[in-house]
Amino acid sequence: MKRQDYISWDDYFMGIALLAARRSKDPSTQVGACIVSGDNSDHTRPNTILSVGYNGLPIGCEDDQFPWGREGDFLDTKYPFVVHAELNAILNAQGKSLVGSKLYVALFPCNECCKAIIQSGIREVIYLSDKYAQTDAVRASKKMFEAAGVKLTRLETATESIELNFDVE
Ligand SMILES: O=c1[nH]c(=O)n([C@H]2C[C@H](O)[C@@H](COP(=O)(O)O)O2)cc1CO
Ligand SMILES: [Zn+2]
Repeated sequence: MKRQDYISWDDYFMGIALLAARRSKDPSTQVGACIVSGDNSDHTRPNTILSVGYNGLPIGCEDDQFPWGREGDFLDTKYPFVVHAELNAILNAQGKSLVGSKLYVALFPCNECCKAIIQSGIREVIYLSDKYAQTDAVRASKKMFEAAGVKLTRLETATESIELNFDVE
């Protein structure tokens, strides 16, 4: 009989997004995103990972030479410099078509990422947390996603954590 406690596709792709987030140097919020090829409901095509990203500085910008704080003068904070996880995942695809794909991300996308998501042809966003729902950024984001017909799905899963063991015999 086959194993029963294997993880679902949704948990697998969200797990990849969460693992990518562990690469982030941001001391307060680590976000990861995983873009997956579109609908395989007819089971004729595999689900494949098209791209992965996390919130971090652009290439060549050294993590130790830029600020990671949240407060103070704009230029003394991380905000002007950090590439959001979702945008990084889109850019890491290096121009590969993302039309019809899905994006797994722990945190609901901001309005800037939303625009890039819509324009790249991603058709569904699957997220875990919407902790910034009351912000104007997320309100604007939802307005655009709705207008563009991008499906928004909060991941319902019984999984609380997935452990990875490197101590393989
Ligand atoms: O959608 C997002 N994606 C994303 O990668 N981020 C990143 C940018 C920052 O590095 C961090 C947010 O920092 P903070 O929660 O301290 O304001 O998360 C933030 C958002 C906000 O919605
Ligand atoms: Zn964003």
